[in-house]
This record gives sequence, C-alpha cells and structure tokens, in this order.
Amino acid sequence: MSRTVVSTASSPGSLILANRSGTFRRRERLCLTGGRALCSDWGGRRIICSSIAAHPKIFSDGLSSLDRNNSSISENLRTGKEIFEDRSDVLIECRDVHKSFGDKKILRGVSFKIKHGEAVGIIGPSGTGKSTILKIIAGLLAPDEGEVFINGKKRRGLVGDEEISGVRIGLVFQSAALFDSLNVRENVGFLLYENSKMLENQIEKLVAETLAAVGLKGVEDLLPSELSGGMKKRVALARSIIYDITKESIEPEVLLYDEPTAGLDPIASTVVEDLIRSVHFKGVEPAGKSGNIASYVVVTHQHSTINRAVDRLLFLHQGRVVWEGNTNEFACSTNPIVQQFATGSLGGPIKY
Ligand SMILES: Nc1ncnc2c1ncn2[C@@H]1O[C@H](COP(=O)(O)OP(=O)(O)OP(=O)(O)O)[C@@H](O)[C@H]1O
Repeated sequence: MSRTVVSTASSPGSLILANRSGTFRRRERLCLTGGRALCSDWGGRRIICSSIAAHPKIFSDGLSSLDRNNSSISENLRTGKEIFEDRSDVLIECRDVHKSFGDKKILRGVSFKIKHGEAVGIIGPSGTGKSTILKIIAGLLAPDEGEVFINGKKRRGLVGDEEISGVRIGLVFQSAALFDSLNVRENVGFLLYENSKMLENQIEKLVAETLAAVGLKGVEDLLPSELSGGMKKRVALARSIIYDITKESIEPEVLLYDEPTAGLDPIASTVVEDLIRSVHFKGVEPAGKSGNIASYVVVTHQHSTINRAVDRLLFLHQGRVVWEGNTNEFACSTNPIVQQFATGSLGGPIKY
C-alpha cells in the first residue's frame, strides 16, 4: 500500500492521513469529538484533513543570469540530469517541475534527483517554493508541468497514488497540527489504530517507546493543548517514524521534513537533528527492528540543521535549483547567491 502521511502542519496547519482504500474507522469519532479534522474527497480518494491554507507572500519574478553563471567548477550548477548515471539508485526525481498559484509563478523548472539512502537539505530564501516542492513530492499538490518519479514510477495522482505503491512518504510540517481532541498516544498511534492489525496493548507499548526515542516520556495521556511547541514537534516526529512492527516486510519510507527545528531552542534542535539522523541510519528500534527511513529531505533555514542533519544541499532560488553541493561545500562556496545566503548579507543577488 502506498500512502502519504502528513504528520504535522505549518501554520495555519494541516494534517492529512490517507490510505489507498480510503477507509478510516475513526473518521466519525474525529468529527464528533470536535477535532479540527474534516473529511473530504481528494482526487477520488478520501482523506482527512484539519485545514490547508495558503499564506500569501510576495514573489519576485525572473532568475538572474548571474545566479546561474557564477558557480565554481567544483560546486557548479549541477542538475539531477548530470549527477546520477545509475537510475536504479534514484528514489525521488523531479523533472522540470513548474507550479504557479494564480498568476504567481513559484516553481519554474525544478529538476533534481535524490538517491536511496541520501539525506538532503533544501534551502533558499523565503517564498522560493521549498514547501511547495515537498508537497508536490508528497502528492499533496500536483505540478502544472513536469514530472515526479518515486522509485522510478511516475506519480500520476495525488495522495494514495497506486502507481507509486511500495514506498511510503511521510511529510512532517513545521509546526504541529495534532488532532486537538486526541491525546498524545492516539495522535502518535493514529495510523496503527486505523490501519494495522496490532493489538491495542502492542500499539500502546510501541507508542511509549517511540515517544521515549524522541525524548518524551509519560506524556501519552496529555492533550496537544497541554504540550509546549517543542513537545508538539517531537510528538509529530514520533508519529512520522512509528510503523507497524508486525508486518513481514516494511516498505521503504521517505520522510520529508518542513523546517523541523524552526522555533526550537538550540538543545531541542540538536535532539531533533540527531533523531532525524538516527531513524535514517540505524532506526529508532523501539521493538528491536531497525528503522526504515530510506531517504529524507529537510527544508530548513537553520545552520545547525544543515550541518548536523543532512549531507547534500539543494539551493532553491526563484523557482529553480541554482546550486547543489555537499554540506561542507556550502560555507566555502564562491557562488554569490550561496555566499549571500550563508552570510546573511543584504547586498548580493538575492533581493528582498
Ligand atoms: N496553496 C497556495 N495558494 C497560493 N499561494 C501559495 C500556496 N502555497 C504557497 N503559495 C505561495 O507560494 C510561494 C512559495 O511558498 P512556499 O511555502 O513553498 O515557500 P518556502 O520557500 O517554503 O518559504 P518559507 O521559507 O518562507 O517557508 C509563496 O509566495 C506562497 O505564498
């Protein structure tokens, strides 16, 4: 089964849980208990969401040729086309993706590839389309032009796309939009209660272990309103990494994090960054099994997250990838866009 799990949401927030069959046993309860969840039908498949809303920002048109011409030889503008010869290695590919909202052109031909096992960061100025590209990969938005391939299969629809079955994609948005009326245990174990054959006590144990892995113990009975912002983020993270341990084979999972450390204090950021790393490389292992995060993508503005949580960076500016490189190349890049961004300078090709 393929499914997309939108675990937490950016302000004003969204939470979507979808599966291929479109059946949710708790749907009625969610509506009745007054949570923010709504039921709707999207692309022929039923989803549950709390709210999805746009927050308009100014976007300036046109990519300066300077942006593209000043890359050094070592970390020049490398598109996905040039980097990976072996296509079997590619888990996610965006090919010339375009997206507009009304007359605002946001993505103007985004192309990149992410290999199995990669930890990739997407950085770039505000409003340049970073969250938009995550939503397109996750199947929450359809591109106007261009193609998205997951594990070599073209995405033809939105969430629950059967064409890309075999890979689970989780999206963790920047601030929590947990179901207000469900406690932490129910929020974290939501998909297991809905979709797995696990027994209640098994789920409870797994939820407790997964919460402990994100540094939260004894909070299972609390409601989201009783948590701090950082705790909500970690609950959302726990929800994105929990999985059905009784299944024989576990589908590889891709996690997409939208600013997972925004608004966290430096130590809480380190906890989250290390957790993102740990579920990727060795797994949270709540039940003695290794994790199943095949690859992950992090949208971030935080230097600590760039340095700690990812290996390779894609720099998005004015709707295109204008620079790619390894994290250690970022700080010493001679690309003026990257230099300006890295130093936070007001002078340079990025105009506000
Ligand atoms: N559903 C939508 N409807 C209309 N405009 C939208 C929608 N989603 C995003 N936008 C606009 O698209 C642009 C890019 O938004 P996006 O959130 O992808 O940027 P971002 O690079 O992630 O920004 P930030 O770093 O500030 O989070 C913004 O101008 C935003 O207002």
